[in-house]
This record gives sequence, structure tokens and C-alpha cells, in this order.
Amino acid sequence: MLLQQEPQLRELRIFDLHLGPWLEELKTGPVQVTAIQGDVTQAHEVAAAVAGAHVVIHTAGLVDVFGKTSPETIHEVNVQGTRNVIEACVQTGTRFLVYTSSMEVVGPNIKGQPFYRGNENTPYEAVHRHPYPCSKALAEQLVLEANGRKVLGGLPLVTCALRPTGIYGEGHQIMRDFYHQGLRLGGRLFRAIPASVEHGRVYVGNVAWMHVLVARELEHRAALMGGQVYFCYDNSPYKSYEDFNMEFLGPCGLRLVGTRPLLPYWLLVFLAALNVLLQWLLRPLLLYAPLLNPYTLAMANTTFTVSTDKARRHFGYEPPFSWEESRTRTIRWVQAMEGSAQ
Ligand SMILES: NC(=O)c1ccc[n+]([C@@H]2O[C@H](COP(=O)([O-])OP(=O)(O)OC[C@H]3O[C@@H](n4cnc5c(N)ncnc54)[C@H](O)[C@@H]3O)[C@@H](O)[C@H]2O)c1
Ligand SMILES: CC(C)CCC[C@@H](C)[C@H]1CC[C@H]2[C@@H]3[C@H](O)C=C4C[C@@H](O)CC[C@]4(C)[C@H]3CC[C@]12C
Repeated sequence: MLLQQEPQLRELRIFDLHLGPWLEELKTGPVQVTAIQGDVTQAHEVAAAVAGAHVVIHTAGLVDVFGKTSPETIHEVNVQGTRNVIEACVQTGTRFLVYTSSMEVVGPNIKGQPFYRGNENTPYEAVHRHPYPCSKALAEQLVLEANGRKVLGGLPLVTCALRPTGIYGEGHQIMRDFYHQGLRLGGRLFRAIPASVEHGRVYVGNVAWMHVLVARELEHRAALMGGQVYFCYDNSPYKSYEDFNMEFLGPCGLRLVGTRPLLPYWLLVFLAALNVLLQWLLRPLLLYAPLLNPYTLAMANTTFTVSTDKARRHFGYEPPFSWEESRTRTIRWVQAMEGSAQ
């Protein structure tokens, strides 16, 4: 999207632990595309990649709420990695930093209190215990506190954090998992979450566009945007996590069984706890990381939706992809998977 939408762009550097063949397709245009294989936990690698950059969009992170990696690793990547990016900007003189934070910096909190169509100023007790939201909250705090620090050359660093809710769209691994689970169950998924629990979702293309826009506007609107947080939002409807997924999985042949959860909540709590025990017992042999665990169950059962226009007011953000386009593009992606699954 940067290559298509950013006329000022002269060079695009992509720094990632895992570089894919898709990067080669980006190298066909007039903009220099530099792929750098590196680890954000290694400060010297980050500094080498950042040196000379006008703006850094820091979106690398370990998104793990399934117990696949240790709390230490999550902290190392998400917190120390972010610290390394900030220090690289300061040491090499890069003045503009955009950070991909997350809704989880706010909630849902460990008390299961709903956040119903709130905004960036809505009072809410952000209390976390799980390593992932803790790491995102700490990383965001580091980014916002770094706003105004002097970088090499003496000018101030300008930082901004974007908080997507649940991102969906092409490449969504969890959607892929649900789809394959439905195929294994004869085209059916069984409702586990009450339809009344709303969960915020946002299309990946609109999240990407907000990043591109902030990277462009941060210099011209530094006084207004510097040190600010913005929820990433679009016109995706408010629905439960499962009902929202069915917007894409339904047209691909799956059916959600049950108008209310088929299992009582206490049984889901028990099964989630059993999954934690099984994960611990099996760890020496294999990685057992199912979707259902105490954290994902609590999260899925707690309303968390946003209703805000702060990004529009501050830098003219309008989601380029309508709900209909976002839905169609995601369905096409699942159908392409369907072709590969058959
Ligand atoms: N998926 C969501 O619903 C969601 C919602 C809100 C915020 N976010 C945030 O968006 C960002 C991107 O997440 P995603 O959902 O696209 O996940 P993803 O796993 O698809 O992308 C993460 C990227 O970071 C890279 N990475 C991981 N560890 C690294 C390391 N040590 N050094 C360098 N690169 C490393 C991975 O290779 C991957 O390309 C993350 O910061 C995440 O916290 C995601
Ligand atoms: C087995 C069921 C009870 C639960 C199945 C759904 C569960 C896997 C889903 C529900 C909510 C999802 C999270 C939510 O969309 C927001 C985020 C924040 C983002 O930064 C990373 C992804 C994450 C944690 C989603 C993960 C999958 C969750 C928990």
C-alpha cells in the first residue's frame, strides 16, 4: 500500500525475522525496496536497518495468546524489541515513529468489564495479567513516553500509537483455523459465545491505510498527533466474534449451529483449564495450542467495541475499504483457501 499510495516514497525497507517470496513482487516498481532479514530483539540489527530512514512503522510483534511461546519471549520481542526501535531512531536521527499497538492495551481487563463502543477517552480500568496484553501495554507506553526525546541532530522524536481491534482479512490465521475446524466437523461450527457479546473487528486494508496516513501526516501535524493513540476502526459491523466470522465462513459453506452456546459456560471454563493442563503435560513431546484457553474464553465473552472518529478529526482518516468490499475480499481469500483445501 505504501508503494501504491505514497508518492514521496524513495525507498521502502522491510525488516522482518521471516522474509517471504512475496517480497520479490514488490521490487518491480521505481521505488527501491530493501528486504532486511533481522531480529527486532537485536539492537544492532535494528539500528543498521533504521539508519537514514525518514519514518519508521514498527509493526513487528509476537501475537501469542495461545501459549505457543514463553512469557519471556513475548516480552523480549514486544517490549525489548520496541525499546530497540526507539533507541535506533534516537541514535540514528529518525524523527518519526508509528507503532502498531492493540485494543488489548485497554482491554478487556481481567475483571471482564465490558467496553461498549468506547473511544480513546472512555474511562476504563486497564488491568492485565496475560503476557501478551502486558507486553503491548508496556511497549505502547515506551513509544508514547519517547515522544519529544531529542534524536541525533537535536530535533525531537515524534511518536504515535495505533490500536487495531481484532484484525480480519486476507492472511488471518485464526480465520483459517476456524475454517479448517468447520471442514473437519462436516461444514459445521458450534456456537460457544453468546451472540450478544460484541467484539470489535477491523479490516486489514483499513488498518494498513491508517498506518500509511499517519506516517505521512505525523511530520506536518506533530504538535497535534505526537504522543497520541488512535483506535483503528472502520465500518465493520458490531457482532459477536463467531457471528462476525460467519460473514465470511457462511458464504464458503459453513454453518454455525445454535442460537445460543451449546455448552454451559462452566463447562467451557473447565475445558479451557483442561487445555492448559494438556498443553503443560504435552509440552515435552509436542506443542498443543488450541484456540480455547482461559484467556481466549474470557476475551471472547467480554464485549469490547469502539466508536470513535479521533483519527478522522486529527488527520483526515477515512477507511478506504467499505464493509462490503472488506467482506467480499475476505470471502474471496477464504474461497481461495477452499480451493487449496479440496
Ligand atoms: N492480529 C490482530 O488482530 C491484531 C490486532 C491488534 C494489533 N495487532 C498488532 O499488529 C502487529 C502485527 O500483527 P499481525 O497480527 O500482523 O501478526 P503477524 O504474526 O502476522 O505479524 C507479525 C510480524 O512480526 C514479525 N516478527 C515477529 N517476531 C519478530 C522479531 N523478533 N524480529 C523481527 N520481526 C519479527 C513476524 O515475522 C511477522 O511478520 C503486532 O504488533 C500485533 O500486536 C494485531
Ligand atoms: C474458543 C472460543 C471460546 C474463543 C475463540 C475466539 C478467540 C480465539 C478470539 C476471540 C477474541 C480474539 C482476540 C481479539 O480479536 C483481539 C486480539 C488482539 C490482537 O492484538 C491479537 C489477537 C487477539 C488477541 C484475538 C485473538 C483471538 C481471540 C482471542
